Amino acid sequence: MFKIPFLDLPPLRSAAGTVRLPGSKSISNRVLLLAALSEGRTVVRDLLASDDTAVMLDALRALGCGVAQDGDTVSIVGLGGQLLAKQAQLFLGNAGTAMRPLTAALAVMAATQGGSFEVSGVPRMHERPIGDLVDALRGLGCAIDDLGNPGYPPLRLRGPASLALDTPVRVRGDVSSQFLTALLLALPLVAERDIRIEVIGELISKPYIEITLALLARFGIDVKREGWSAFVIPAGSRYRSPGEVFVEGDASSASYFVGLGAIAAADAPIRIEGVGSESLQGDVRFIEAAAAMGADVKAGPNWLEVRRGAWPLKGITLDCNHIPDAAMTLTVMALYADGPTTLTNIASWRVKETDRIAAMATELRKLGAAVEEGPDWIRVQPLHDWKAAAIHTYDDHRVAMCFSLAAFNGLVTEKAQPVRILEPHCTAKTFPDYFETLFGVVTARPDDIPVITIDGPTASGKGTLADEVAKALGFGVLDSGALYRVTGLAARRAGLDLDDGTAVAAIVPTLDLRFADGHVFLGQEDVTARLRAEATGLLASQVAVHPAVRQALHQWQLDFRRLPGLVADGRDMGTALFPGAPLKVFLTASAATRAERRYKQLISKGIPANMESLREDLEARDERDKNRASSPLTPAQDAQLLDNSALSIEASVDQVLNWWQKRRPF
Ligand SMILES: Nc1ncnc2c1ncn2[C@@H]1O[C@H](COP(=O)(O)OP(=O)(O)O)[C@@H](O)[C@H]1O
Ligand SMILES: Nc1ccn([C@H]2C[C@H](O)[C@@H](COP(=O)(O)OP(=O)(O)O)O2)c(=O)n1
Repeated sequence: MFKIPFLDLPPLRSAAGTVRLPGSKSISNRVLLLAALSEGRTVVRDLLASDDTAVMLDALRALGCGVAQDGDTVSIVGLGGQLLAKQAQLFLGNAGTAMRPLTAALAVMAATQGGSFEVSGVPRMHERPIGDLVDALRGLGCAIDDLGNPGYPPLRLRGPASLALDTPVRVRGDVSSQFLTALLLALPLVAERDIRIEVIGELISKPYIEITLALLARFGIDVKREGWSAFVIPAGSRYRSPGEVFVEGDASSASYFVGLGAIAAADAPIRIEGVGSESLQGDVRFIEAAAAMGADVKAGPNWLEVRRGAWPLKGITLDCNHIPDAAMTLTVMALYADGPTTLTNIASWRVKETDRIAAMATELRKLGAAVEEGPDWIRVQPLHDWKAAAIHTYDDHRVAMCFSLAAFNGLVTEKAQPVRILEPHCTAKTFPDYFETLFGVVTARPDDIPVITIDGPTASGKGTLADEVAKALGFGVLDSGALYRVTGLAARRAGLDLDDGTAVAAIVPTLDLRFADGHVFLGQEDVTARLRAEATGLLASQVAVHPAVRQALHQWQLDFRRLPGLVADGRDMGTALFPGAPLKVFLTASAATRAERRYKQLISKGIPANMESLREDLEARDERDKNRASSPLTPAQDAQLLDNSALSIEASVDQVLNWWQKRRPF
């Protein structure tokens, strides 16, 4: 996950390959609650690991359920409908799929068994309406206190209270279908007689109710349905664990990759595993909308394959009531269409993680798009004159994921623009590794992938600076010195003459080098400490003088230029490897300062060192690196010089990030 303030997407050009989707949020949280209400153990496999499931799991633990987690498998020992804890304060973040059903379940259990439970969330959760559900529960006899604004969380659910189950429970269905879902999940706990639920107003997001009904059936509850206006939970209903449940991939998350295929999979398809024609989730019908816009979609039982069909895409007008979440993706696809796209019947967007109609309209306009909006509709015109924009994401995972598709603007305009996604970690709600997954199946032109080069003499702080700058920007790192070091080490171990450039170069293709979690492996051996030893630095400097060795390492280094960007640390990154890099830094510090830094660094690692000989060594190394004929250590003409003798690490990092920001169009 990119836990950084912003992530810059360079212009992207094509897409192909396979993605495996994380588990469905809607199914995950429903299954967790059903398992918690059932008797016995339920093993839930392929569970989504996200903020919303984490708060649900915390809540279940607080209520006394046995929860054991092993990767994406969670085993829940349910309550069997009996409250173990009679009091709890549950923080439910911004998870509507936890807040609504837990409110209903705890309200009816507190009523019948006694207890007091408080449910709260983040500030935005306290702005998301729950009044219609509270009204329905109060109508039933539940005791519910508003702890904030009436009609919104936080709430206290109290008992005992007597429930009137002989009259129908009435609930509005036209604001959020989660209110009905919440009642359907809670009322089997008290179904001593048939309980009838009547829906007031037109029920929205019906497919989500289908998921609820299908999962209820898996847990032993057979709800009778009268169209979409009344539901009857039969007398004697009782939750029974099915033992094991597999969570489908998230169909709403699939929409970004379906959109991706429609826009950018011109040669080979994007294959999406985890959802397909047999999915429970209504959002899988997003593929029909994408097909209407021109996508070429094939569906198997649990997979989809999408490639570009019509291009440009076709503008459509669509009632999106059945795919409220996935439909957001259409608004960004609409930028690539041949005419306007109008989405209607999307009033529910206004009460989601943020006001999604306003959010999409505002951010699409930043890209230059013409957008109109109404209370329950949005119209987006195709875009030709794209602007580089920093997209605000409103702590809404879907806004962040949708706008990644804007990075393909280079397919429809000469002047391709990068897209900045602010607070990209908001995808943690449903798809923590969304951007990593995206980068795994898209390509950019190498020249479009930003590189910051940091060259300079030994112990000037290049590695430290490169790591910190890369961390701040979400970029990868090339520690080119490590490649020379490993070459020197392997050559010495092989007993080669280090002055024989051809022989040393020949060893390079045989090196099985791997970087993992700050460690470097040569074959199976962890050579991290060995590589950093001063002696190895000298070996590196010796083999680095040979043009044949430099040539042998050339392509290997270029291959580090990967999405979303690279910070390259070495001696000739700005002069020989990445001469077109948009930012080149030449980092220096006085020899005395560098010797002292290296001394402290070695001592802190428990490696004995002597300041005088360190200084002599580093000056000798500087001489050799500066004076060799092939790619000598020298600043690129357009490099920014940074002498950090008197600068802290933080100040050096800030300086480089400032230079970088000045070169960005945002
Ligand atoms: N600006 C700085 N001020 C003080 N110490 C620094 C600074 N930059 C780096 N260091 C320290 O100097 C040592 C050498 O830095 P390193 O990044 O390994 O240098 P290089 O990669 O250029 O050889 C490290 O212990 C590091 O923490
Ligand atoms: N791009 C590079 C990187 C390193 N080298 C050579 C020259 C250096 O003295 C050695 C070791 O480099 P490294 O960056 O690991 O060394 P320091 O951390 O700066 O001490 O490798 C090079 O010639 N070109």
